[in-house]
Amino acid sequence: MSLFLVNRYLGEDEDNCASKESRAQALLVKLQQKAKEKQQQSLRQEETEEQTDRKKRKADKDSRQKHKKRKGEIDPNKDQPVEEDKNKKSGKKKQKRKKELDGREDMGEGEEEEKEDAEAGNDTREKTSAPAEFTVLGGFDLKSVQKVHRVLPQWLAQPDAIHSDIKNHLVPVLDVPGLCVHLVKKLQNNQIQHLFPVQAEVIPVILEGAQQGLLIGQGGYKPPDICVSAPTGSGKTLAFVLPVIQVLMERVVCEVRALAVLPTKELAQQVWKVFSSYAEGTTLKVVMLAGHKSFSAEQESVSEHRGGVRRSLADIIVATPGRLVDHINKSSGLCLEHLRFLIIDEADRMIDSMHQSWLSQVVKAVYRTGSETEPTSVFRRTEPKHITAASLSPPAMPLQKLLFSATLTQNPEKLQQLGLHQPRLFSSAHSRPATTADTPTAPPHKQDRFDFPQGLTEYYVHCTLSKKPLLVLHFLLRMKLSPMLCFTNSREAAHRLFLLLQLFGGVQVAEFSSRLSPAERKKTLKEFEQGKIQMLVSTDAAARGIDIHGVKCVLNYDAPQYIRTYIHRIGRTARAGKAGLAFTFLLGVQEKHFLQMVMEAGSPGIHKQIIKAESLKGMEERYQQTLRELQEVIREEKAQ
Ligand SMILES: Nc1ncnc2c1ncn2[C@@H]1O[C@H](COP(=O)(O)OP(=O)(O)OP(=O)(O)O)[C@@H](O)[C@H]1O
Repeated sequence: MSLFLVNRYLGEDEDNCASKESRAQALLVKLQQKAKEKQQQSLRQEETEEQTDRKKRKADKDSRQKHKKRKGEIDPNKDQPVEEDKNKKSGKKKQKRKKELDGREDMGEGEEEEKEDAEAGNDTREKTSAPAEFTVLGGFDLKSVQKVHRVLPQWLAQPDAIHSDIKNHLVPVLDVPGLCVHLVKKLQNNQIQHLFPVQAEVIPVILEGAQQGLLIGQGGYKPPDICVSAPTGSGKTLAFVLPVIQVLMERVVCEVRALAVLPTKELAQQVWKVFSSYAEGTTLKVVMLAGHKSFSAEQESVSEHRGGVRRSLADIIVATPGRLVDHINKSSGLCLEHLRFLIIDEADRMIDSMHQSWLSQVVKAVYRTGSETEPTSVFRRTEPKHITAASLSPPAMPLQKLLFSATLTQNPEKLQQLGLHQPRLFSSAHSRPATTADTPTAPPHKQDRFDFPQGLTEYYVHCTLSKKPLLVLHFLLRMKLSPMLCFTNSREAAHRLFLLLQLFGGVQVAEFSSRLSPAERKKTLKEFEQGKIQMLVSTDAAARGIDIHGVKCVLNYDAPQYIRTYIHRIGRTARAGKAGLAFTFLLGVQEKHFLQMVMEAGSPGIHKQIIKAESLKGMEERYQQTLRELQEVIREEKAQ
């Protein structure tokens, strides 16, 4: 029935539908021939059966007549009409069946008519469908399916636009509606006189959602969940730190009311520092659960038990997902039943790594009924279902999710895992095609598009594998592109490059990967930021979110495979509206795909940087010597 005709989004592959069509056609013809043969066979069978019946009846009749003649009682017509009718009927039935099949035979002509009927819901064929044994199951009548493009939900397709041009859209701190004096002072003490576009847009909305206090949102409704997609280095951290601190700073009883979840220890540490800095001067307590301290030390920092009563020692928790789940499951002292803000930074990465199902564990802990030791709190909440009059009373403190990322996915299937409530998207204008159910669909992008930092200039260098280390030395020693953050695609490649550059001499380099302990990584980042290290050779552990002041240049020593990795790597420079350079070494085979990927993602343009062979000449000999020494060092390391 056309009522349930669903055009499905069949993805981008258009090229093989022609073969699909021919295959379906061939199958259709084959099935029709089979049905026809079957029908003719059953017709022949029926005819033979009728002939035998007729002969049988005739013989019976003759014998009866002979018998009755002997008795004189026969009416030769009485039985005849019935039998004739019967014959006639079966003949008619036969004709009808043949006609239907024939009708089916020239279904190609009548198909459109049939299809229109079916679509108009006047399909009579089903009522007079051919005998079951002749119905071709599946009815391979080819329908031309209308090509549909993915249409985004309204909130995704038409976001609140954020200017990506930071410099020309600064907003004086004093002009931001609702920002309290304490925070204005803190910003000014940190030499921040203006807010960036993402901060000026998002902060007032979050403050608005808590204007009626913590218990209910505006107008008694739950505040909308907020999703923010803005370039790297555009100030997303303060966009959630400031409003959360302002909303919570008037609290009376200390309870965990804000939880920020980040993918790595370094990022958690970085955000914890910002929260702690702006919470100074308030009674708010910020606690980090990211494995920087022992598990028991973290438990003691979250709550204490006095006289059998649990008392929270944290208002704001900054955590990594794994450590958070451990505390939810093993620390009775961690109570999330008062949680008001759930902040998910680097949200696309956090969605991808939902394998720990950390979010469902958080939601379960938030809506947990009063635990044994805890009398059921007046604020006890049940997980929100559909909005009804009943569900709005009694007013329950809303849990508002705040998502932030420079590469937030547009994929509704992925976002729906987060269970967002009437979400509102803030996005740099450039990155969203306006496609909704009622606007013409923009040509589907093969991938999401993003905003690149305004001050960033991108280059690529065509090179060979053996020349890469020499090019790095040229960048450092001749082009003076330091401090430089150099990314490799593996821990081993980072270590080898670090050793080679160290052996070559004349350059201060350090490596940053999981080969180092968290303490060593922390020390290395600090020295790099202090300018004691010219180049940090890193894996993608330092790609996301890490905010290192003054990185002049990012080098993709190994070209990243995925666009999100590229964007987060090059986003370590050109932050806060400053200028920055990004170089990517490309082998011949990588060039076409990589450049296409970057352009499709919305890059303003990537330029070819030519390095003349003679610029590397002077280092050739020393370089060959270094390679020999490197082999020795690696052999010794392996032996250890
Ligand atoms: N209003 C402002 N004025 C000046 N500097 C600011 C302002 N807001 C943030 N910054 C600085 O800009 C830098 C980048 O901020 P932040 O780390 O929040 O960016 P981000 O958008 O989170 O980046 P990423 O996407 O890489 O995580 C930080 O050093 C921060 O101190």
